Amino acid sequence: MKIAFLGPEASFTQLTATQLFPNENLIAKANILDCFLAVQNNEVDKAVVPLENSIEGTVSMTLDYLFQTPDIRVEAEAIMPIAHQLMIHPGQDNGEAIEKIYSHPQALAQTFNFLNQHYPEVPKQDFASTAAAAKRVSENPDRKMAAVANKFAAQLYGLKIINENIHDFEQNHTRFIVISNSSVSLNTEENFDSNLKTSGEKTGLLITLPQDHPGGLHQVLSVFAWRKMNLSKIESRTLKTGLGHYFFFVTVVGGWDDLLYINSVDELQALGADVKFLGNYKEFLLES
Ligand SMILES: O=C(O)C(=O)Cc1ccccc1
Repeated sequence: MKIAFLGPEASFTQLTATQLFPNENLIAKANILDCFLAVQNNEVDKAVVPLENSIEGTVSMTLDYLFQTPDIRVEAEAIMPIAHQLMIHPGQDNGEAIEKIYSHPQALAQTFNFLNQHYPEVPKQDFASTAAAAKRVSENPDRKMAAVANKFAAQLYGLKIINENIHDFEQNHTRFIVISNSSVSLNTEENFDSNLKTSGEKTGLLITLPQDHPGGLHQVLSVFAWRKMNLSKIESRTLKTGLGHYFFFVTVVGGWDDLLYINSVDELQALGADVKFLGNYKEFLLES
């Protein structure tokens, strides 16, 4: 099986993909959109992308492409502890002369207080991923650059860690999702490794409200409330059709075999809402 991931090698996304798919062919992609396109074009069977971080919140690109990509399905979520390290080329002798710090915007946000306190004058620059930033530093031995990435990236790209565990809050976890093309039937034979720890099941939905009216969101939420469906996430994102136009990403805790749960989609549609069912899937708990 071919599995795309936000690369290059030694990204946090690759660490996640390796634990979920230890025996599959992992294919690095330059960004999150390319992971979605590879799934959409059937170039790969699945892809692993980050969805949300406990410090910085949702990865908005991932929510947007879930909404915009037809026939996209979520097959699993995986939660991974995240530890950030600041690294430089070993040819540079210390961190005092650093002129620029590179990383994925999520990683720069998760280490913002640390970097602001210790490197206040150093410009920070967004990069496609943490590992791409580390790779860039390794390819420029003469430049006074640093990257925020994980310790495996430091090892792989031969960099020296100058500040360890610089994430601003000790509890730092990222939730990743496994996506696939829903027009290709789901192969239940190739289920996830039974040795992986799981914390249960959930269901992902994308909901667009009917025409704006007072109590519209309340009406939609009441569909879940009277069925006693427990929501674990609700996030609004812009529809990009004008200011104030949103869709909602909602996750419901538990299985999806109860008739009451299944009927909730019909009721939402009867209320005029647009509903995209992303899947009912397991949430895995990984180790760093
Ligand atoms: O996978 C990576 O390395 C990324 O750049 C995305 C990311 C950034 C920060 C935490 C988890 C994933």
